[in-house]
Amino acid sequence: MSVLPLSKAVSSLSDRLSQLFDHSQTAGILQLVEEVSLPPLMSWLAAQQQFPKIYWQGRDRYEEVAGVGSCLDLQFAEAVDDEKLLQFYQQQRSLPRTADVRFYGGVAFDRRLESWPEFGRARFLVPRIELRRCEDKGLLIVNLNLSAQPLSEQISSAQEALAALQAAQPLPPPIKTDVQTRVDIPDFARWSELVTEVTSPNFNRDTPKVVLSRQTKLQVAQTPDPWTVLACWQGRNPTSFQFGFQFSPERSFISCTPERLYRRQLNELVTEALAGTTVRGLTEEEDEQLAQQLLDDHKNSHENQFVGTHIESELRPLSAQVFADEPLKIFKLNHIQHLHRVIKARLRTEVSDFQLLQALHPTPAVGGFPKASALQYIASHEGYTRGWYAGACGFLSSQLSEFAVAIRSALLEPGCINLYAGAGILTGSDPVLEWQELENKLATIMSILVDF
Ligand SMILES: C=C(O[C@H]1C=CC=C(C(=O)O)[C@@H]1O)C(=O)O
Ligand SMILES: [Mg+2]
Repeated sequence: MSVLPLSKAVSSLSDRLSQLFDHSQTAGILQLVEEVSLPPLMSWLAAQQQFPKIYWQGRDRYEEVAGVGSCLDLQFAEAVDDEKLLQFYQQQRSLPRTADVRFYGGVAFDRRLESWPEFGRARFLVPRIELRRCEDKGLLIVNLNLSAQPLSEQISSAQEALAALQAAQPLPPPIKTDVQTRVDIPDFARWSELVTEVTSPNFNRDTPKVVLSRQTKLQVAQTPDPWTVLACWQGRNPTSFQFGFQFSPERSFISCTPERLYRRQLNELVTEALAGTTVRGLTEEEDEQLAQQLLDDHKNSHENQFVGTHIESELRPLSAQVFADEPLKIFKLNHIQHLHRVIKARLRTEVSDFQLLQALHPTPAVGGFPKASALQYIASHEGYTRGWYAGACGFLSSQLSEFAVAIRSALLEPGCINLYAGAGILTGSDPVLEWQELENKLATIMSILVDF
């Protein structure tokens, strides 16, 4: 295949669609692909006027995806139907291996509870049009859902979507947001009460770890463009995952998170325990000292251990082998550093992504331990709806699936930016220091939005 500029590849795909009327495939997703020389994907996405818009860049930076429109959109607004989800997971794994059909989306933090409008408790879609960069190769992909409509109708919709594509425009320089008010839920007084309760011996005996979190609501004169904000965030923390979902012009959820839930390539699984936090030093020497103190600190190691132990025990029944002997390391971000331990497993062949999501999410890095009582406490005490904050976001395909944990994230709405941060609360947690940890976790996004 010769590599075409995007505009030429779009016409070429449109021509191929016109000649497709007698295609033999009658059900499932039919995928047409052109190799292409890609524009910067975030700039391209910002210029598009079709919704939904999605963006994904994995932490390893092997691949980057921007998608618009949808040919299949599975929404679970009122309740997550486990049967339907399971069916859908099994369908996607049995698709022919020649097509790399991906479902992008997410599952809310606690899918038993009401979630945000448009996002729902879970939502996965196959974009109508995808631009994918895999290593140095660029692809323009069009997806047709032959199970939803006859081929001719899918072809017309796809050609309309191709015709409506806009050329990429350079992103404008970020404008500092004019914040009118800031409200924290819970506020510091309530936070202190909650931390005190969770660390009390009585509570702690049954539920030794709860990850408490806070919603910071910024009332703004003008909501910034999510893709411009995400592009800046990506520049500050390039070794994190970056993703965004904008199902309609009104609402978008963006995240620049360091935390991997899992990556599955056929039966090989990589996951991790990322928990325990300190700040970055101003000099290299101070930075290393802080890292060493973090590794030596009892509360922080314990905080990380809850996550690792839980993941291992959840993975064991699903795996032929679990490799959990990697050393505890440091994961450095722009303003903070975390304790980090990689865990790998060879999955049993019949294990689906549905089972993996159920088993691994939410980990004690965002929920707590034991899971059930920590989730119960969060639901009845935090005072706001987490929605997709700390949810599992990513993509599924038959051969490869990857999910990140949606922390370090923001929900942008008309006139309002909601920021989220949580901290693992356990014996040894101090309300003031944990509150400061929340501030440290917001430092990067705050510096992009507000500070100079
Ligand atoms: C829940 C969050 O962070 C988790 C991940 C890394 C470190 C954490 C901690 O040290 O408390 C948290 O468990 C968040 O950033 O909102
Ligand atoms: Mg912590």
